[in-house]
Amino acid sequence: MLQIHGLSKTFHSGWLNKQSFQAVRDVSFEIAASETLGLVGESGCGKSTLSRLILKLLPADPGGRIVVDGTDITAYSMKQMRPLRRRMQILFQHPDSALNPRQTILRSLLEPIALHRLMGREEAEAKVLELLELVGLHRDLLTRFPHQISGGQVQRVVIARALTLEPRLLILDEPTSMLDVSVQAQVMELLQSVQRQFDIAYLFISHDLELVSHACSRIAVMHQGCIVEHGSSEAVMEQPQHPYTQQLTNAFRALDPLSGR
Ligand SMILES: Nc1ncnc2c1ncn2[C@@H]1O[C@H](COP(=O)(O)OP(=O)(O)OP(=O)(O)O)[C@@H](O)[C@H]1O
Repeated sequence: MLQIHGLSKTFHSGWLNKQSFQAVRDVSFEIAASETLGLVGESGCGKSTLSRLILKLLPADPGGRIVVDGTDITAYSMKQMRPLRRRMQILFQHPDSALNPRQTILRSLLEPIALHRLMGREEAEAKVLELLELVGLHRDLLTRFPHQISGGQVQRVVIARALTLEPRLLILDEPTSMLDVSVQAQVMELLQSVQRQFDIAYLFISHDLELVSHACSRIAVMHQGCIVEHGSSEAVMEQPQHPYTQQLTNAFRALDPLSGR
């Protein structure tokens, strides 16, 4: 579904004393439909910059390529990207800021459908009700505002909102890190069932190697802007090759000596 080849991003700063910093270096990977690729790395390693490059919210350095469903979109203009925006979306770690606090849940759910002029009001309301049920929420929530529902419920609304646009790729940027552990598990389960039902590719971004190893079939480890290791979750967890990955798995084993890995 998504292939990226040799993506890099250099930030330039300073006026007289010009400086440059390469936040993403020559990153390549692919994600098939219905597949979850985990992207693991510490804060500042370039994960968010990479997701902004993939969504073309930030221009990449010349030379890299982004291919979506077989079409090279690297040189796409903002206008050409417009129809693709609904197909490639990002879910953030702060569910509170994902919804407009002054809008009811119903309005938040109808808004993307109206913006993309996908269907009329009646059909849109029926779709919203269908998706609300799918994410396990009661229709009573529709008249409430984001601060009147729990963090887990907000994240479910955010997932339903993304689904209104029938995405092909969802970038999940630490989607559960602000939630309690039990709610985290429920949201992860929901994401997995939604993926199976709609064949969505996920790029699951997290600093939590354990969570990623459970949720993803493959893991890419990012360090200082580079993918230093990439393989099946089992291979990365059991036989980490790069010293940085070994450091991560050792830390994980120290926290959970009974993990058996
Ligand atoms: N617009 C910018 N100008 C200059 N440097 C930037 C810019 N955006 C990000 N950076 C730098 O690029 C590096 C990677 O940042 P990025 O936000 O992608 O990391 P991250 O892995 O997503 O971190 P976190 O998990 O904390 O969000 C950091 O050193 C950051 O300071």
